[in-house]
Amino acid sequence: MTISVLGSGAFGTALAISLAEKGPVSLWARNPMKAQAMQDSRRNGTRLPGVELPENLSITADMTEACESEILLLAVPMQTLRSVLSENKAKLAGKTLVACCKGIELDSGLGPVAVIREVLPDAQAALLTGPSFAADIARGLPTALTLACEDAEAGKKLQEQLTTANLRLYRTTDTTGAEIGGALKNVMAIACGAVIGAGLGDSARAALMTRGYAEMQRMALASGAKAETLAGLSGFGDLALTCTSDLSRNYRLGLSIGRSEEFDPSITVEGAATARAVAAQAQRMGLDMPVTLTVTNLIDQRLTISEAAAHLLKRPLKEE
Ligand SMILES: NC(=O)C1=CN([C@@H]2O[C@H](COP(=O)(O)OP(=O)(O)OC[C@H]3O[C@@H](n4cnc5c(N)ncnc54)[C@H](OP(=O)(O)O)[C@@H]3O)[C@@H](O)[C@H]2O)C=CC1
Ligand SMILES: O=C(CO)COP(=O)(O)O
Repeated sequence: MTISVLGSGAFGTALAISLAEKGPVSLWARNPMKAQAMQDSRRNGTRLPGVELPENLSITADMTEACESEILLLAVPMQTLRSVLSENKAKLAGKTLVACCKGIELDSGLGPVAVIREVLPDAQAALLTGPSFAADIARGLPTALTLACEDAEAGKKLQEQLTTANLRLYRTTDTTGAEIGGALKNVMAIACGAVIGAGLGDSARAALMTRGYAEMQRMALASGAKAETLAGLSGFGDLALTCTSDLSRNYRLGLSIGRSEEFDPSITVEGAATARAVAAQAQRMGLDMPVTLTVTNLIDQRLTISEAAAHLLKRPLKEE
């Protein structure tokens, strides 16, 4: 069994480092100059500074070489997943493809597993998701994630192949639930960051996390997913991490909105496009998702933070 990681950002590099303890791993970077710089310095100075790359980890900018592996981890931003798959369709056919991205595609409303299935129906599609900062994984700190694969036997095998000493995987066949949890927790993290950034307090954050979780459950159940999946690492677990840590880029975008500060647009923030995709999807499905809708209004500057808070507080009273 050989493994390649496509995408040499923070997460792809961290996963490659962790997996390299079990055997050789290939890390693909789209930019040959960046690949060479990583090869020369044995570091990923731009995306994951301060961590040395182990000997077992080889770096390549050659997609054909990377696709020689049987298992390919796709660690690229959600909105670029389809193009990476489409551009390399022939090389990826029949492989085991494990999406490591969190989000919903803007144009289609699909999650990562569904996008893989649409572009490469003959591939074995899976999703690795859950509470984990790349820096923690790269430093070998204990981490637990969800491995979602509809094919139970393939999922069991993958769970063993991708578990490392400090990276413990739990498995599920509920790919839809895992996709929705991982995508929506980023939206809720933006909301929570905005609340804290604006000085609205920890109680307001707890309210948003809870009502945000209710939205995650609502979307998941309406999409045929299981409530238990949302209560697991990919849902509740990642919501807890991302809504409370300023290591999260989504949370930091929220903080900057709350403080009326600029935010570097080159930083990967999956929750922004995902909020728009989910708000549109919710409207099509007739689902009430006020926190998600409010996040789209904040990031698209249709509401100020105080207008957003007032709007949420004034909604008709209802049963919990
Ligand atoms: N960072 C983290 O702690 C975690 C991240 N994730 C998820 O992992 C995914 C990737 O995030 P992360 O690694 O942090 O992001 P980064 O911003 O660190 O890196 C993104 C990587 O994707 C590459 N990339 C961007 N666009 C394309 C494209 N069109 N084709 C090929 N490669 C492309 C970039 O290449 P280049 O360097 O050349 O720009 C870069 O290597 C996200 O969905 C995120 O939610 C999940 C858990 C933890
Ligand atoms: O997904 C993550 C933690 O589980 C990383 O969060 P950010 O993408 O917000 O940095």
